[in-house]
Amino acid sequence: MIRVDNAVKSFGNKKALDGISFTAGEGQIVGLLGSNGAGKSTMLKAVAGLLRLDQGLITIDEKTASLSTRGMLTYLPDVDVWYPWMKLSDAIQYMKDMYWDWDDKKAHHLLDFFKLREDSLIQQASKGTRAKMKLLLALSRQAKYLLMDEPFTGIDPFARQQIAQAIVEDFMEEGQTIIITTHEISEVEVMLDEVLFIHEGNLMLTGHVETLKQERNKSLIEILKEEYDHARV
Ligand SMILES: Nc1ncnc2c1ncn2[C@@H]1O[C@H](COP(=O)(O)OP(=O)(O)OP(=O)(O)O)[C@@H](O)[C@H]1O
Repeated sequence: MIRVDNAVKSFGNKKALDGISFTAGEGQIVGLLGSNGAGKSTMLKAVAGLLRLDQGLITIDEKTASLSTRGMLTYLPDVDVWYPWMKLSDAIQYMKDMYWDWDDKKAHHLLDFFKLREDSLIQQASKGTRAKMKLLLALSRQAKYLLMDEPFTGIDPFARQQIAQAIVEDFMEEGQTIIITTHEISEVEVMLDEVLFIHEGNLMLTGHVETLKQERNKSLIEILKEEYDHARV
């Protein structure tokens, strides 16, 4: 279980996280949603052990999040981190060398699913294709925790929902916990169990997606718009 307790992080005068607490349990897909600059990437980096909090505690299976918990999770950043000369096959080899839980069979299944070629140069691929490559590299590990920052950016809207559905049905590991940040809420909500809506570093809303929708008789995007308008008053 991922447990975040009173996470506070400032950059200069800017409070990126202002006392956020939540848990993400086994087998759950949690959507970390909010407007630009809300603090989503900061939260994910802190869970990934890449950023030190000013206050608060994050634990992954009761171990404090730090570089030593990195092996338990896959972190998919919102930026490209590959060398310009790298082909997809080089990136795959790098991941294979780096992580003992790399699953070659799954990687081949994902190559087929995304219709990707191993000999493609990553840098020359279109934005959407690069996003699919990154998803392949993240999903081919059997890590217990998967943190994905804006994984669908650049992927066309026709494919997004299909990919979201396939992650849940075909590519998610048994008992795996996924935290995902996205602005593509309508297409991705099919995959979400829980939602965390943050605004200016504060958690405005948290809950089970289906329960919230039923209680308010609204779509997820309508609920979040309502919360956003309310927060800005
Ligand atoms: N390294 C940094 N140095 C200074 N300020 C930062 C840094 N990282 C984040 N911030 C600031 O912290 C706030 C939260 O940023 P963050 O990237 O977490 O937002 P976000 O919700 O992921 O936004 P977006 O949806 O635009 O990606 C912003 O005001 C941002 O400018």
